[in-house]
Amino acid sequence: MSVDYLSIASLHVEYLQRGKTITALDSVDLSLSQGKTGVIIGPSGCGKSTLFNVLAGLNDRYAGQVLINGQAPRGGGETALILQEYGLFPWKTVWDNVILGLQLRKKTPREIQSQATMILDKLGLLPLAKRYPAQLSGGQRQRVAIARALVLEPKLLLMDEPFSSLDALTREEIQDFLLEIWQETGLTILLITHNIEEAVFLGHRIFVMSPGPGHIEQIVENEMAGDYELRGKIPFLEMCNLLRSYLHRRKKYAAGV
Ligand SMILES: Nc1ncnc2c1ncn2[C@@H]1O[C@H](COP(=O)(O)OP(=O)(O)OP(=O)(O)O)[C@@H](O)[C@H]1O
Repeated sequence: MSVDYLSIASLHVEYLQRGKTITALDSVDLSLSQGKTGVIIGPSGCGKSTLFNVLAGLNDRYAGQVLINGQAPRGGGETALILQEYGLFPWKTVWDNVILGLQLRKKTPREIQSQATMILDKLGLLPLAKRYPAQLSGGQRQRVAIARALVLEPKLLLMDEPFSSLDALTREEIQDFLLEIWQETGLTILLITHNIEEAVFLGHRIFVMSPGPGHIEQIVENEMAGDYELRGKIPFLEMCNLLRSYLHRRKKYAAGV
């Protein structure tokens, strides 16, 4: 029996803005087994980033239950967050960006040297270690962001639209790359995307979110996730169309059609 690594029940998050309460998330239930990939897809403003902030331990002002491996989110530790713009420090080299988290965890110089070398090597980044982020392509920058997260050996990887600024070809390469990492490490991954094909390629479980207030409208179980052979084939396209219909239906409701 698989145990839920990530378990969210009746999550409710509000913001207070100039004396007005904005409900960003309401009645959100979500679960993901250890070693599985989940994808969240939904329109702007449906609360995806709010949900990630809670999971990353950056916002503890919520109601409901949120458990990661049986514990409330604390930030750091077993959870790593990769943001849309990668969050790399432009004034630091690839190497210095990658070792930052290890330094913060007070690892010894020897541990830092060996762990960072291993991860950069694995991700094919060693030859780029002395470069600055501005001297890298978008795909390389994304790989550095992944290296920086993986060097801390997380159990849960949260990725907020990680590939949105990449061109289509690089995007597919990095999707493949992420899958390889997932297959190797058995990480639990939760990823936000606006891209339907990406959701079907990467998500064992796809959560379709809706705004007003943000909630999960539909959960799609997807056995095709991670199958390179199926990409672009008829069952894959059918799954994309199913997802598209859910997202479209939501738009129609919102417009009162
Ligand atoms: N700090 C804040 N103060 C007030 N309202 C906020 C705050 N952050 C988010 N909101 C509101 O909460 C709702 C959800 O926002 P959130 O950023 O989580 O959505 P999102 O789905 O990530 O959007 P996008 O896809 O555009 O990034 C929106 O209505 C937004 O305006």
